[in-house]
Order: sequence, then structure tokens, then C-alpha cells
Amino acid sequence: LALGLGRAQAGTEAEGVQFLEEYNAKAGMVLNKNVKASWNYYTNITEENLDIMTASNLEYAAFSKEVARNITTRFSNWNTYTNASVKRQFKKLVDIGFAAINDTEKLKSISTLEAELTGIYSTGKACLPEFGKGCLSLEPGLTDLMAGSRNYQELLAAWKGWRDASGKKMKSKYTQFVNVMNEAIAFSGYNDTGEYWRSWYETPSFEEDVKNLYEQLRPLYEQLHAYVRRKLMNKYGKQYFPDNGHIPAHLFGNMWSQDWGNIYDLVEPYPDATSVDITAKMLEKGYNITHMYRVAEEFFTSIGLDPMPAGFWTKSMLEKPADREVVCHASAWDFYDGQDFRIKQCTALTESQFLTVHHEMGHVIYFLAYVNQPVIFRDGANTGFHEGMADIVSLSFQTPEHMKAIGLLDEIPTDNKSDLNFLLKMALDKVAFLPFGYLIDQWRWSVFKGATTPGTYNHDWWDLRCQYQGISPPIERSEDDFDPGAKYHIPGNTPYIRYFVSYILQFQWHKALCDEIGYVGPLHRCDVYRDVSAGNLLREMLKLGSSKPWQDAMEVITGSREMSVLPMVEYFDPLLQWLKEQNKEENIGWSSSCPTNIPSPYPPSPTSASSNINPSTLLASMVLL
Ligand SMILES: C[C@H](N[C@H](C(=O)O)[C@@H]1CCCN1C(=O)[C@@H](N)CC(=O)O)C(=O)N1CCC[C@H]1C(=O)O
Ligand SMILES: [Zn+2]
Repeated sequence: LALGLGRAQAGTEAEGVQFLEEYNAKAGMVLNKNVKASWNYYTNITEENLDIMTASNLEYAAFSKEVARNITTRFSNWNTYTNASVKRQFKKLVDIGFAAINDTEKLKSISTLEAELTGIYSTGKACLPEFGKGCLSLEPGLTDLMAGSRNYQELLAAWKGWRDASGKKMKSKYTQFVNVMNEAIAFSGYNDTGEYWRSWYETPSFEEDVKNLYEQLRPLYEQLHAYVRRKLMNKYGKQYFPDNGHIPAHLFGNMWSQDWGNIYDLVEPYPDATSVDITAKMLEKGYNITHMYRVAEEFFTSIGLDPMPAGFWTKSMLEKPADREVVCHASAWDFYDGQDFRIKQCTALTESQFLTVHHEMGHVIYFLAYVNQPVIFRDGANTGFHEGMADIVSLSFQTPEHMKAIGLLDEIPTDNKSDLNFLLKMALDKVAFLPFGYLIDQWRWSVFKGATTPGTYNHDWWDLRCQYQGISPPIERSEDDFDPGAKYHIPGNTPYIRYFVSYILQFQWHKALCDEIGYVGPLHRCDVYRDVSAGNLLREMLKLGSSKPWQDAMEVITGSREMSVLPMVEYFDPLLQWLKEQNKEENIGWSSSCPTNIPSPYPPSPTSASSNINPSTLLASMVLL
């Protein structure tokens, strides 16, 4: 690209279009090189690969900076152009985020800090000898333990062990990370990194909008919380539950209390009615890892969307390698050359992993749908759209109708009890997630704007967890801990409000697709499998990429330009009525502040009959603390 020199020139719109064509040709190659360097680090964590990725990130930043400089000198009047797409491309190209900083060393530190933090997270291990376990990494060891153990103390040891092995090691690095990101983003004219991240939604009222959406869904979450709290008290004993209505955070079958699906067996409404245990069925049917991906692919092709390209099967990393350290946290990758798309996942044969397979492949389907857009438009209409597309299939895929269609269920239950079993199971993922999806960036936005400081990181984190999720730490926490760092997206620096937005959008889209295929019946039993009119409508939105404001993309698929909780409320209404009935004797809700008295994690003194672990393990676990 000829460097724009000297005084600002007012290039014609035709010259601007020419410039954009040159940019798109070059950008694909520069991006492809950069993504490959990242892929090599994420699939083989070494100092050398970290250095190569960092150098590539700097190269890409320099390229973005040069393009922006070219535009401001040669096309200073781009904002007066008439073509909306041309203007939108220029608008995106001049906003280069952190790359605007005039200090390469500081820019480099943003890249190295993120890579180091992600490396700590991805290689962290917790050792649990007192429970007969060696040293476990997060995937699969600790994840499986949190999902399957029903031993209060063992769960607690894994929960604490993971936080000691991850977040606790990150606090000072994360503080540096925040400071240098904020310093850099100021060069792009933003007050802080949180403002930059929110700007991607192109919606001035965005913070207010998501707050209102959450408030509308809170009653549904409160009912689910009260019901699950009762069931967990029955299972583990009231003595472990604070008297302010909170639930100990480590009892949900998930390291972060964000998805409660793994404790379905403890909360099942009607054990004598039908429910689907997908993990057992997959094993029974002799599934292997590749087959999980083939089944997911077939869902998408059945509604007329594209299959995975050939290179996907040879270049993806679908299993955890035995010979090297990798970033196991699952992710989908666009290599921006129009044909190289991959998934990186330490896939295991479990239901939760099967859903993640569909999630990551949903991202790839979106990549494929906008492959003909200019490089700068190869993104979701907003990042919540990308997550919504990743998740929407799960609303069809888990229905009894679909389970039977793919041979994981013998008979479709039509009785009311089985229906409630299914709805409760869906709520353990989709409703339980809402406060979690909402609060992560409440904390991070507060950190970026300086309202939350390194001296209050953990206190403010738990304030939000207690207030929104109604959960509390099962043992004392302090500012020596850094519990936010125990969740991938904090060291990984991936914004999180996108998942909250996604959980609203996916129900709006599911309803739109079910209407499109002429489905009649309760929304929660709709399965769009094998109906290409669903895929056609979805594609009309997907192919836009980020070429239009997200409200236009929303209108294409739902006819409305706004997010709405109504489809989600409609979907779960039968469950809400049932929960209200079940909870008649319960105190709905919890106090918004964390308990002052965290109940002792251990049963009364070892001599008492009630203690359910023997003294030696009790002492050992005390030592752990
Ligand atoms: C398991 C999933 N991994 C993310 C995702 O797939 O979103 C990964 C890591 C961060 C971004 N990412 C990508 O793959 C992006 N390249 C997608 C894109 O292209 O925008 C994940 O983190 N999830 C799934 C549900 C809730 C959340 C969680 O587990 O908390
Ligand atoms: Zn995703």
C-alpha cells in the first residue's frame, strides 16, 4: 500500500473503493498469518511459540495502524461518502483499538500479558491426594470431578485447588494488563477498555438495555434458585448453607456455577418419568469423538447450511494431545482465507461436551455464511450474534423429538411430567446462566473504569456473585485470592456480556425459525431439524456478517429491531408455573450481600456421628486450607 504522505487529501469515493479492494486483498493474507501464529501457540504452549505469536501480533497492529493512517491522510473526507457500505468499512478501519498507542513496547506487553495469563490458566493443576486423586488439570480432570462428585469436601477441595492454581497466580499480571490496555485505548479516544468493548454494540443505551433485560428475567431465575437450593439442602444438609439464602458455589456440578446441568440427577422433578441422559446414550451407541462432530455437522446440513470444509477435519485439534501443553478451552477459528476453518477442543464423550461441539460448530457455520464479505465485515452483526448462532441449535438439538430423530431416545414422551423434566433440564443451563452471563462484565467494566481497584478485585467479584447469583464462597476468600482469574475469559481477555446477549437472542431466533417452518405447539418442543426453510431464514441474517448494524440483521430474522425476553419467557412459562407451586413454602431470593459467617466447610468435630469423612482425611483437608 502506498504510504499516504504529508497533508490530508480528499480522495474521491471511487478512489476510496479502490483502496478498500487493495486493503481486502492484503488484509486476508496478513490476518491469515496472524491467526496461524496464534493457533500454533494455543495448540502448543511454548516460549518460542509465544514469541512468534507476539511478533505476529505486533506486525498485524503495525499493518492496522498504517491502514488507518492512509485513510486519515488520503481519504480524510470518507465520512462524506454516499455508499453506506464504503463508509462503514472506513469507519471500522480507522478504529484500531489498542494498536493506536505510540509505544511498541507497551503494545507488545498487552500481547505477552494476555498470552502469559492464558498460559497460567491452561497449565494450572490442582492436587487432591486427600481424596485419592493426583494432580488434575482443569480439562478433563477437575471438570469431571466437579460434574460427578457428590462429596461436599471433595468438591470444595477441587474448587479451592483450582482457584489457587489459576486466579491466585494472576493478580499482579492482571493489574498490569488492565493498566496498559487502558493506557493504549486512550489513543483511540476511549475513556477505558470497557467503553471500547461496549462501543462494538453501536447502541448508546446498551448498558441500560441489558440491565432491563436481566431485571425482566430475574423472577424466573429466583424461582429456579429457590427450588435448587431446597434440593441441595436435602442432599448435603442445611448446616452448610448460610442463613441469608445463598447456595455454596461449589455444589452446581460446574467450576463456576454457571451451568447447572450436571446436577440434574439431584433436582429431577419426576424421577419416574422420562428424561434423557445423553452421555449414557452416546456411550451405549458407541460414539467416538469424530462422530460427535459428524452428528453436529449433519444437523446444520439438514437445514441447508454448509458442511465443514475438508481442511476442517485434518487441521482441527479435536482431542487433547498427550505430548504437549495446549489451551484446552474450546474455541472456533476463522483463518480468513476463505477455506481454512478449525475447532480446537479437548473433546470428551459427555453431554456437556457434545453441546460445546454444537456451539463451536455454530461459530464455524457463521464464518462460512459470511465468507464472501470483505474481510472487515467477517464478524457477527455484534458479538452476541456470534454466540447466539453458536447456541441456537441447542434449543432444537436437546428436544426429545430430536433425541429420537438421531437415535438417542427410544420413545418421545408426551406426558406432562416428562415435559417438566425436560424444561427443568433446559433451565439448568439457559436460566441458571443469566446472572453469571450478566455479572462478569459488570465486574470488568468496573475494573476498567477504576471503580474496582486491585485492593477490591475479589471483594467486588464476590459482591456481584452473591448479589446476582445468590451463591457464596464455601470458604473464606481474601484479596490474596483472585477468583475472577479462575474463569477463562478473564485471563483470555474475551468480553463476556456477549453470552448474556446471546441467551436472549437465541430464544427470539428460535421462535422466529419455528414460526417460519410453520411449527405449531409449545416453543420448547420445537425442533427445526431437516427443515431447510429454517436454514434459509438463518442464512439471510448470517451472510450479512457485520456489514449492517445488528438491528438490521435482527429485523431480517425476527421482523423486530430490538432484543426481547418474551420468547424466552414464553418458552419457560410452563416451568415457571410449576416452580411457583413447588416453592410455595420457600423464601424466594437471598440477601444481596455476601454472608458474614461462611459456615464451616467441615462437619461438626470428627467425634460426632454425623461427620461423613474420617478424621485423617478431615485433618488432611484442614491442612489443605
Ligand atoms: C466454550 C466457549 N469458548 C468460546 C466460544 O466459543 O465462545 C471461545 C473462547 C472465547 C471466544 N471463543 C471462540 O471460540 C470465539 N472464536 C468465537 C467467535 O468466533 O466469536 C465458551 O467460552 N463458552 C460457551 C458458552 C459460554 C462460554 C463459557 O464457557 O463460559
Ligand atoms: Zn461461542
